[in-house]
Amino acid sequence: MAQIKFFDTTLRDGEQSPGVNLNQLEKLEIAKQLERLGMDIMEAGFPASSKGDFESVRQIARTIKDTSVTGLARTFKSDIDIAWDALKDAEEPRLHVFLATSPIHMTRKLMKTPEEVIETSVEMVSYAKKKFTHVEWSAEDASRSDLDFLVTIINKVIDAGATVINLPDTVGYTTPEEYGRMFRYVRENVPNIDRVDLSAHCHDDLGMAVANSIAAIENGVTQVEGTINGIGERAGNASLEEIALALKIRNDHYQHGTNLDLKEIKRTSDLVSKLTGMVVPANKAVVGRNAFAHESGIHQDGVLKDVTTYEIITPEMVGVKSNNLVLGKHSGRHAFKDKVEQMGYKLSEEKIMEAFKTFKALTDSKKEVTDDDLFTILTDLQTDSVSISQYKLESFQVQYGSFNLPTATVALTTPDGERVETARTGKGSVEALYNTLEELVQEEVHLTDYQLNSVGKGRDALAEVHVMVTVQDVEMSGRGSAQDVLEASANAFINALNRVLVNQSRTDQMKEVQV
Ligand SMILES: CC(=O)SCCNC(=O)CCNC(=O)[C@H](O)C(C)(C)COP(=O)(O)OP(=O)(O)OC[C@H]1O[C@@H](n2cnc3c(N)ncnc32)[C@H](O)[C@@H]1OP(=O)(O)O
Ligand SMILES: CC(C)C(=O)C(=O)O
Ligand SMILES: [Mg+2]
Repeated sequence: MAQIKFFDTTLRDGEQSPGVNLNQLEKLEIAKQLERLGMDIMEAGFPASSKGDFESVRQIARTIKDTSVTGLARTFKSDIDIAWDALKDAEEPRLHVFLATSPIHMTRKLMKTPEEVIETSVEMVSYAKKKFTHVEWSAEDASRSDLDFLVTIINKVIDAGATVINLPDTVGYTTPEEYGRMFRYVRENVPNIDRVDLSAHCHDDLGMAVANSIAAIENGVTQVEGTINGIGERAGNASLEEIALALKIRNDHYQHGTNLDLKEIKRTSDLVSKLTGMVVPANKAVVGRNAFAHESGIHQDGVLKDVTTYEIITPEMVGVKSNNLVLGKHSGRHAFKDKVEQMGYKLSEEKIMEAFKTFKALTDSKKEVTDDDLFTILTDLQTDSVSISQYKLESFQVQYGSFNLPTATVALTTPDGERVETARTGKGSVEALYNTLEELVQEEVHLTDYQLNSVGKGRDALAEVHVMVTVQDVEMSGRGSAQDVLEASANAFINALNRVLVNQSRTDQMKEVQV
């Protein structure tokens, strides 16, 4: 059975989702999980686009060993040089360079003739090939490009040294039949096509990204690109977990395998959702909360008699586990450590003790601590460990009821170590809390988005809040969890603000290095 290579671009195209802004630690955390999932290639960012992206790609390239790490570049020598600096320490340095080939993009955006697009692509691929072992060239908007023009340019970039040819459906316009036909045409008309990997990259504007990717596989591609949970620019990219499961469950039909460890899918999806703040819809295939739930009597009856009557994917296959080791008030360090390890976390003793303390505090107010709760505790612990002075919430109190004006009193420690306290009112309890926090902090902060979700089920589920704030024109996301909605709201606000401080400190450090 031929294996299809999976190319994940959650950290590049996925991060292009409006409102998503991952910091370096969060990107590294996702990268490590993608490696655990068995991804063949991961696109860690676009190094020339910002210092932050450059640093993240460099750190991921230096850390990740079992997944090939790549970065995006425009057809500029300067982009390729910057990408090389970020990627040269990777196990097998790999570049992804792109240029649009459709008439509309060439004439209206690039202002280049088709001949110039060929010349630039060839020149930049051969320039990149002098440095990188693998060079992927993408024909942006390939699905709206002239087929014979594609054949001409692909022949030339292969001769120039490209090792992967990617033909994206950049605007999610194509149909499965058309997209498959494009790959068939290219395979039939480019003599050296078997020397390279042929790759599909689909967007979901018409809801056909996964179907188009599968059509591409049926027509000979050896690599598919996409993101976890299908996040990405506009309506998003193809969901890699859906493609992987389609190949697995219908291998009688498609006869292609993957190198993914499917049991890591749910965990990867949860991590991406948590760190990006992009909540997975309950009915999303493979990873949605309801993907394995049976609600109606006839279905429940069928499942009780024989689970395969209504279940084509078992929850265990994608790592949705039944919680057999219940952690609660009376659990000790050994059971806790065992559980953390079972969940795949490799933490130092010190970190385990830190997590254990948070866990114990939670058991005072919660009968049973679920895997979801633990996941939240452990992820917060791993992504919050930044050693600069930050804001710290000391205490808060909110008074509200049917007849009085909601009033919040908050005490904070500022990054300078000073304790500050004040009270403010608002139309509701959350607004009162945020008005008070905005008043207390030194920066001018504006809340632009607020989302509340519950982690787990039942009355004692954890509340998880995602916010977007702007601080002096910088947009930043933040998240916070707690058993209480107001505490989670305050934590999310402080988290966003601290993330701005961390970013500023990093930029300042870089400026010092440059001077
Ligand atoms: C389909 C995709 O997903 S492509 C990837 C898209 N991702 C991103 O854009 C995220 C990161 N981008 C950025 O941070 C910024 O856009 C930057 C730093 C890359 C560039 O910023 P700016 O220099 O200010 O240019 P801006 O983004 O406004 O315009 C893009 C320019 O690149 C050109 N361009 C677009 N694609 C390419 C390409 N593949 N190779 C070379 N030039 C290109 C455009 O024609 C335009 O050129 P012009 O300035 O001569 O008109
Ligand atoms: C950069 C390219 C591959 C892209 O993301 C697209 O065309 O959608
Ligand atoms: Mg894309």
